[in-house]
Amino acid sequence: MEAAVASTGSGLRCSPNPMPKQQHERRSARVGFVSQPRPHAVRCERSPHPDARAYAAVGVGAKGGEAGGVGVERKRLAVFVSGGGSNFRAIHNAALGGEVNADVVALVTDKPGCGGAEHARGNGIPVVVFPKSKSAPEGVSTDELLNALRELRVDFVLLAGYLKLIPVELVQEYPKSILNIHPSLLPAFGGKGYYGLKVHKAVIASGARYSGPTVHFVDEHYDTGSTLAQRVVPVLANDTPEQLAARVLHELLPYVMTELCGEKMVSHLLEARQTLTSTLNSWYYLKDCCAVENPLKHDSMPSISNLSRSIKIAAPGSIST
Ligand SMILES: Nc1nc2c(c(=O)[nH]1)N[C@@H](CN(C=O)c1ccc(C(=O)N[C@@H](CCC(=O)O)C(=O)O)cc1)CN2
Ligand SMILES: NCC(=O)N[C@@H]1O[C@H](COP(=O)([O-])[O-])[C@@H](O)[C@H]1O
Repeated sequence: MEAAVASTGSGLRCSPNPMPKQQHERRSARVGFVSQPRPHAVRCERSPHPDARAYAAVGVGAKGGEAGGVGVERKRLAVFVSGGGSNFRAIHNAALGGEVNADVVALVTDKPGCGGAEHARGNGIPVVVFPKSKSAPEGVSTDELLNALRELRVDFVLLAGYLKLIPVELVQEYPKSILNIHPSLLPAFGGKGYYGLKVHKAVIASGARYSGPTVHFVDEHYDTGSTLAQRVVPVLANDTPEQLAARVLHELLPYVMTELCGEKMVSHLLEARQTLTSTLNSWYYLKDCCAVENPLKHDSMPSISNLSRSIKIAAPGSIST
């Protein structure tokens, strides 16, 4: 039997709820965790210490490893996946390594047996199945999902290879706080039917010479939310979809989250996005094409601190267009 208690690694522990069922149902999330032997009410208990949310105690270290900034509260992320979860693993590793000032406190999936869910279980991250379906009867409803995300005090929702439409209720609950990484330069090759290798097959079939990932805010339609950042990569003459997918790497989402969760960015993000995108493309160009070891130290790069000085800290969800 899988562990009945899953630590989220940030002071929250989700365990079978000791409260009487009817009382529990009124008071807290009813979430069917895949890691439980059967869907039943669970309660996510907060740590007894009110300030359990770790505050980043590190500045941006000389070696650039720490991303927080003294006094910047660590953000709490819920990541949605449907497959192997390569972008999820990249974010999780960046959070564990200190590059992203955040904790992954929940993994949400429509495919409870997928690789992303396995990685979450192996790392003590609660798994929530959404939506309910014939193949996933243990799934939760939209209201139950919202309750679970509130219980876990989620700040940002990241879609990392999630293949279902996010309901408008969730979009409204997390305004400008749901991000998706799409593996093409939107608006090209986006929308219903464009996901996974299908995207790269379409790019190659079109004869396009460039492609790349897009990180964007999520609205109620597929791939139409405001773009935060893009990275351009070449499409080579004999690329297979798999080779192109590998080049459209998984660095962009961790980079954006490093900035979003650190002290460097965050309100008026959309106004700064052009600067961010050009900074990003310069960063990748110098790193990939000029083999510059640390582009952020390169003379031609605008310093991130100059970029960050132009924007102020904002509470999650307060980023306005
Ligand atoms: N409200 C939103 N929900 C989601 C968005 C979004 O921008 N707004 N992005 C997608 C991710 N995505 C592209 O980045 C995407 C995923 C899936 C599809 C798609 O056509 N799905 C199929 C079903 C596939 C399946 O179940 O295997 C479909 O809807 O017919 C398009 C784009 C995540 N959600
Ligand atoms: N439209 C969304 C979309 O196509 N996302 C893409 O699905 C793949 C799933 O990856 P995974 O194996 O890491 O889960 C990833 O390449 C991701 O960019």
